[in-house]
Amino acid sequence: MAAAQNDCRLYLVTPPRIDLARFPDDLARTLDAGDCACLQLRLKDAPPGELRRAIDALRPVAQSRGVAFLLNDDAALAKETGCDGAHLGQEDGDHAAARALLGEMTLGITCHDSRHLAMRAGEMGADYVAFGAFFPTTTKDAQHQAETDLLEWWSSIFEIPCVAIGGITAANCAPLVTAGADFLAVVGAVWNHPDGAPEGLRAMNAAIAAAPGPAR
Ligand SMILES: Cc1ncc(COP(=O)(O)OP(=O)(O)O)c(N)n1
Ligand SMILES: Cc1ncsc1CCOP(=O)(O)O
Ligand SMILES: [Mg+2]
Repeated sequence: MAAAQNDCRLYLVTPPRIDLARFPDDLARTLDAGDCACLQLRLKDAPPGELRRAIDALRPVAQSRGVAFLLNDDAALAKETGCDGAHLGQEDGDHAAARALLGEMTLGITCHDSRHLAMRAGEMGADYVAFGAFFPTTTKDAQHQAETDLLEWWSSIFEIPCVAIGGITAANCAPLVTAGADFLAVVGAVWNHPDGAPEGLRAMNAAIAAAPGPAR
């Protein structure tokens, strides 16, 4: 049986630290290079004022291009500042309260390598569940390692989209697409690409498009 065309899309996460004097232009050039479903602003060490300035500068860059703008870690700030949603980890507060607060806005939940956490997130009303890390990464000290069978299991049973994250590159992403990932979330593959971020985004787009889809 021929492999199905895949519907997987790129989910871009910002670098952990950015220079606001130049990053909005870098981001615009990068998003203009190809397809990207959403951008997550993930500035783990930024003081509150700097985070708000970053949201104000970057949100219009993404949203004006039809790219959903999600904020990491803070649902209340996401709502207050006009983001499209928030991504919360298992330590990032009360998910049910965030769901209620966000209303129609997007809520994504980290589920590591856990079927249990994913089903709980789904029941709670998450718009997507995120699994990882699939490969070694230097972007985060990841404590959990996920395997492709988790994506196969989730996508064969549930309608809620799943995101794969952690060390994903153009060279290693095909099995994740074939296993059923709806989105591939990357930092380094784009922002640390040797030929620049726009080329990194193009390379991820090409690799996703070339990957066989799930055999369903
Ligand atoms: C799409 C996506 N998946 C997982 C994470 C990790 O979230 P979390 O476990 O809360 O860790 P931090 O990102 O907050 O360090 C994510 N941010 N995005
Ligand atoms: C935020 C996060 N959560 C699990 S791994 C990871 C980092 C992903 O970055 P990279 O794509 O550079 O490995
Ligand atoms: Mg978090």
